[in-house]
Amino acid sequence: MEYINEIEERVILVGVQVGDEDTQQSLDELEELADTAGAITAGKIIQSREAVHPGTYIGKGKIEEVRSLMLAVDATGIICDDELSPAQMNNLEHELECKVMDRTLLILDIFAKHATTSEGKIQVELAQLRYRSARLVGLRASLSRLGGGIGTRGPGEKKLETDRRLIRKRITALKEELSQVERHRELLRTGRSRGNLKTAAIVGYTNAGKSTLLNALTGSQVLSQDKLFATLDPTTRSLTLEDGQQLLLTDTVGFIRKLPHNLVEAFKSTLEEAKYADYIIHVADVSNPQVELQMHVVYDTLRELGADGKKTITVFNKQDVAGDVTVRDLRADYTVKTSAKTGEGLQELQELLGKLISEELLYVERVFPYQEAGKIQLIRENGQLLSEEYTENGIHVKARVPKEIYHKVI
Ligand SMILES: Nc1nc2c(ncn2[C@@H]2O[C@H](COP(=O)(O)OP(=O)(O)OP(=O)(O)O)[C@@H](O)[C@H]2O)c(=O)[nH]1
Ligand SMILES: [Mg+2]
Repeated sequence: MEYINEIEERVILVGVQVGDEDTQQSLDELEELADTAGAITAGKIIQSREAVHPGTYIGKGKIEEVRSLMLAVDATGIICDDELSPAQMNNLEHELECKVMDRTLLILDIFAKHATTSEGKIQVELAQLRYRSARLVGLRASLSRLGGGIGTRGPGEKKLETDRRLIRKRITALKEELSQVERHRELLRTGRSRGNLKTAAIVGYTNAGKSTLLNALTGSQVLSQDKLFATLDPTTRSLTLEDGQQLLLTDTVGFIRKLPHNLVEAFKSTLEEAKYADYIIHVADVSNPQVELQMHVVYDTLRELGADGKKTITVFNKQDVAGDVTVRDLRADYTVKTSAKTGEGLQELQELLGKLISEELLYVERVFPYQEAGKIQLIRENGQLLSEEYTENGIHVKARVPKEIYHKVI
């Protein structure tokens, strides 16, 4: 669904540099976010400070600088690179008399635009309402300034509440709806694990190529775009490896630095796909100069979700446009260089996946009496039948089986 902007929003991006953070790069990413949300970046201002100004995010002098730049480039609003406190938002709104937004509002807005399933929509609305309920005064002034645009969009272009009492009611209703969807998702998950199939979650920084990889491996058609957060709803597809083994691959929502807390809370069930997976396929975009930092963000987020410590294959993707870079990932069990676009390395990735599965299988060698041939079928369906030989006493089998069925076949 394409959203049509009624008004062109021209924004100034404002960042505060604390210590040796790379605020310039963070603002470049903020510009991409703004672009995805449909705003034009007309300028960028960074203030170096010991800490963010508690009352106004940036200091007095810098506010003046922002004001004159806005006039000079004809900007309609500002976007701050960190989540503003309710007071900071009010004060800035009061000082600058323009639309004041922050990184969180922008990300929420993009999520609102991209959510397609009912679960995604509920989660986004919940995160938006929680964010709003704490900032009603400043936001209401800010958002009514341009009568629409970024920050006012709800899932499915629903009009978002601005009344605190109604917001609270709506939040309660949404939470109830969400817990129903979560129960459903849990049922799906147990259904899958009953089928004994292993699951790998494809995780990574936003825009790393996760959906493209899923599509390339399984021939599916998940939307992939050169936009941030194209995927909000997890998709699971089955993949049959060359040796006939099957596993399930789940494409997941991407991570980003400073991922809004309210989003993580609301999207918990979606993000937890990684937690319930057996393996992690971590896609890193090595053509991005920020790839090392992005990989850190991914590992930190996985840890927060309780999804760390799993067998991990890191995929160094976009080799076709990577140039001559050496990236290493000491936390991964395996690494592989790929291009989801050209297909380079995908064969090797599949072999590694096969290896991960095999590593967990137990070796069985025995002669099955002919009346127990059914057990061989069980092996064929759940494990790897390495050889079978028909002898006088029965069928001589060498195989590898998952521990769940080991006791049934020996
Ligand atoms: N050159 C090149 N481009 C790639 C490769 N893999 C993905 N892309 C492009 O990178 C962009 C993002 O790809 P997606 O698959 O949507 O990335 P994603 O990780 O699913 O992103 P989100 O769902 O938005 O978090 C698209 O324009 C893809 O065509 C690759 O190996 N090489
Ligand atoms: Mg995607």
